[in-house]
Amino acid sequence: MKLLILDRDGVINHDSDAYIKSVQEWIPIPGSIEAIAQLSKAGWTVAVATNQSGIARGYYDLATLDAMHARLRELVAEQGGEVGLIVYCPHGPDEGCACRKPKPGMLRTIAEHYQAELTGLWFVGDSLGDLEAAKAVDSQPVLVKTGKGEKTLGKTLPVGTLIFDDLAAVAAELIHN
Ligand SMILES: O=P(O)(O)OC[C@@H](O)[C@H]1O[C@@H](OP(=O)(O)O)[C@@H](O)[C@@H](O)[C@@H]1O
Ligand SMILES: [Mg+2]
Ligand SMILES: [Zn+2]
Repeated sequence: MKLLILDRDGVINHDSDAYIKSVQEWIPIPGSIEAIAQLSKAGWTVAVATNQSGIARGYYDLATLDAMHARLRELVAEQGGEVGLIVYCPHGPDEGCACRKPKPGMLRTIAEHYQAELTGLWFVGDSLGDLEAAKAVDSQPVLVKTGKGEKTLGKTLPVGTLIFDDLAAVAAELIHN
């Protein structure tokens, strides 16, 4: 199946060092909603794997997080597309969970949900942890320059990382090639 996994903050919506704490702060990156809708209409299943330590830190609650994701689904549906499984890690960095990126737990959860292979599966992120999570399960790390992507570019990237300006460019590559 044509399955694509996306990181959320910095890929779909703008990120903030102060975390994205409300639906009002959740603002799509230009072109990202359209990109997801176009991918969906072209037969791709678009899933999301996102660290949300702001839950553990008490910055926002699960109802608020769900409201952000309802907004994402609503915007993509308005463009005729749909969003697949959204998986999040609500834990803090010190909790030792199996799901927080750079651990690949969320990628495994999504692949199992769709009975899809992880090998070569594109995972699009803006942080080094996203790319490392992909590499850990032999998926394809894809870096976008939005969000923290420009800063991540200055770090040592996993071998074979693909680099695109933004999610719209990733969608154009997948749909037209
Ligand atoms: O990019 P994704 O995984 O969708 O979400 C990232 C967010 O959960 C937050 O992750 C935090 O990292 P720490 O969790 O504090 O290390 C910081 O980088 C915040 O700026 C960022 O908003
Ligand atoms: Mg991110
Ligand atoms: Zn977790």
